Amino acid sequence: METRFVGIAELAEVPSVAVVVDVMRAFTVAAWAFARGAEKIVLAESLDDALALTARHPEWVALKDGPPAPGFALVNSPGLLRSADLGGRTVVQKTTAGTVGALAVKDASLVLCAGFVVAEATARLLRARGSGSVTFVVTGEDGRADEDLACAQYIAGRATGAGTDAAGFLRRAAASRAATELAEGVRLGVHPDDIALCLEVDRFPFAMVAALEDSLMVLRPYATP
Ligand SMILES: O=C(O)[C@H](CS(=O)(=O)O)OP(=O)(O)O
Ligand SMILES: [Mg+2]
Repeated sequence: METRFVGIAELAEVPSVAVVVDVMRAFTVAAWAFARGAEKIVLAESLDDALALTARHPEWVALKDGPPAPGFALVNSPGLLRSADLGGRTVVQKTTAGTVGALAVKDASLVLCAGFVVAEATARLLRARGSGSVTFVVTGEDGRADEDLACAQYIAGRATGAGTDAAGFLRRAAASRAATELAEGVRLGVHPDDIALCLEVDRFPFAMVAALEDSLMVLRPYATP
């Protein structure tokens, strides 16, 4: 398996297989939303689009990063989301990095969204598919966010069958700028457990696949065999 690691702005062409990584916090949050019963997550292009979607579908629930805001019942925090009852709900998610990265590769033939919490399930799906070439989209900090790069490299190692140990990758993520900013209160809409929840390797058994459905980019859990 050939792997490359790129930032969103470096995506010159449509990849065949893309793994979009956002550890802190979009795709940790997405995984928790599915664990709390969400049926699907619509990845919104903008905050206005998210509000327009929930206006058109009042039963859907909107989620954004940063502080709580009118029209957005949920924030981008696994610690806050883990007690939400989302049974059968459709979540509309808009964040600074993760959702932007997934939308940037919406024409790829396979788009997986990932963090440490779904690492092995993601790697298993890549192994099962036998993908020749995989592009890892490192969503944070113009491709330099070390929590995302470390997670991408960890998943790549597991996907290629190298018996990768998680400890060093988790140490890098724990020392990343994002983790520091979450801990110091620079980022808003934060629960004290967010960093620990973002660093739980294989917390969930499913991968997360995003695909276009009626022109919307929709993320769903995918049970890997
Ligand atoms: O919510 C997050 O952690 C970030 C936004 S910010 O850096 O906290 O403002 O968004 P994400 O797209 O999940 O990286
Ligand atoms: Mg992030």
